[in-house]
Amino acid sequence: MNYSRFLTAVSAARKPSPIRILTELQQRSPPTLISLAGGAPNPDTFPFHSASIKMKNGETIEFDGAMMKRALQYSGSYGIPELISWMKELQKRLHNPPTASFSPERGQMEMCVTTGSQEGLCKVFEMLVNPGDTVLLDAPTYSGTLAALQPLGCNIVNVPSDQYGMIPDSLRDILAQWDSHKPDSTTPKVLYTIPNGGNPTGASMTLERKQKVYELAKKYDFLIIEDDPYYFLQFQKPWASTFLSLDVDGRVIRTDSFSKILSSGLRIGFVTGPKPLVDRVVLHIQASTMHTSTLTQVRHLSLSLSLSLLIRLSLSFYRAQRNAMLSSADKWLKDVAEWHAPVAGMFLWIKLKGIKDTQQLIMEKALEKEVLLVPGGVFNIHSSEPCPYVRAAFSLSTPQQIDEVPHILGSVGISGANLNSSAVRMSLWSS
Ligand SMILES: Cc1ncc(COP(=O)(O)O)c(CNc2cc3ccccc3n(O)c2=O)c1O
Repeated sequence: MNYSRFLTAVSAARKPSPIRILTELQQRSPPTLISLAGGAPNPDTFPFHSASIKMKNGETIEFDGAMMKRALQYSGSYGIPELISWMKELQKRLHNPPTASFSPERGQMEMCVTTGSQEGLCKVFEMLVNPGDTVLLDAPTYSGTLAALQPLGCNIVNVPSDQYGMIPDSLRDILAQWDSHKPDSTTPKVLYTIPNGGNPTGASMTLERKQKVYELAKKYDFLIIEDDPYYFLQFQKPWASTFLSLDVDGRVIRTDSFSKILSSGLRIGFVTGPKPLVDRVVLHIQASTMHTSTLTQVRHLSLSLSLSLLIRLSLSFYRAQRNAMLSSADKWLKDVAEWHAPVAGMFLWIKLKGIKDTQQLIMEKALEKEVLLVPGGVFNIHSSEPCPYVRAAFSLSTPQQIDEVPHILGSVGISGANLNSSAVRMSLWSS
């Protein structure tokens, strides 16, 4: 792979920060090293001595004095070494990426910790996307992705999709326009997709479709950004093979998140990809945030042993929430709306029949009834275009509250019948 052709001028111009090199050097050196190099504060002056976090399973995570000093100090821009090596082992166990055995220059699997996968996405886009570049994605898509992409002035080309994700034949037909000439500045360099429990559609991509998309990526030489924060929220086994597990070329960049299973407020995400590209993301981190909170990373490391238990608990919760959402939609909306049952994630994508655009219905009529959802237009490339869909997130409200929403949605959408919903006070504007 020729990675340099994918980089923006800004990313190509980034150089390692000398100070950050020293931090990494110091981290790798024996404790006997005497350093007068880093302009880091002396942790003995920090007012925090120790901390303990009581877990719901009765265990307590203790941060003693030495751990506290480390957790409150600057750390390396890739992430703390123990967390990175633990996460690399997890990626190898879950995805068995071919790139794990590559040489660095060939695109060896590398990782870095980011402040949520949102930061990872934003920095990956800023590494790859120049004004005027063509970016392929299946809309409707996550509004946070559009917020990161659209200011870059790229040409976003929508690839049709359905409940099984991006449609490879449609992608093939779109790419055919570049068959007749050599790659030029308009040839797509990047394809972005959310392969599991898509936001907002709840769609999950089949392995067969991923294989076809990957073959097209080889033919037209573009990168695949696999944004997969709902990977751990797949309700049925076996979990789908990922683009990372198919990546024989080193052309997949994967963003992972612990927001949906451990904590969204602690802001931990991961970028996994070919070393020449992840190194560029890290150079950006060096110049922007230096690194994700050390305390957060140390805390996540202490949870790593119980990850499979945490995943099981999250899965059973969200599966029950999904079932409550579906049974309520079946009860109240089956004559006035359409939807597909998600097999992962936390979203139900509802198409209201006979409604051209849901914006006013959601932001006025439903809100008057103290119900909040997201009008589907915000997930489209051109958000001002009418959209008959609405996104319901079944993550935060109780099954009883969830049951009220389709009832109200069905009424305000169709008859506008007055419904006394003073008892209904919920917000489904949730991730
Ligand atoms: C496909 C896809 N990719 C990346 C991210 C970012 O996750 P991170 O790891 O936590 O940074 C997300 C998070 N999605 C949302 C977040 C959110 C936060 C506050 C309020 C509402 C929110 N709604 O509605 C969301 O959909 C996502 O769905």
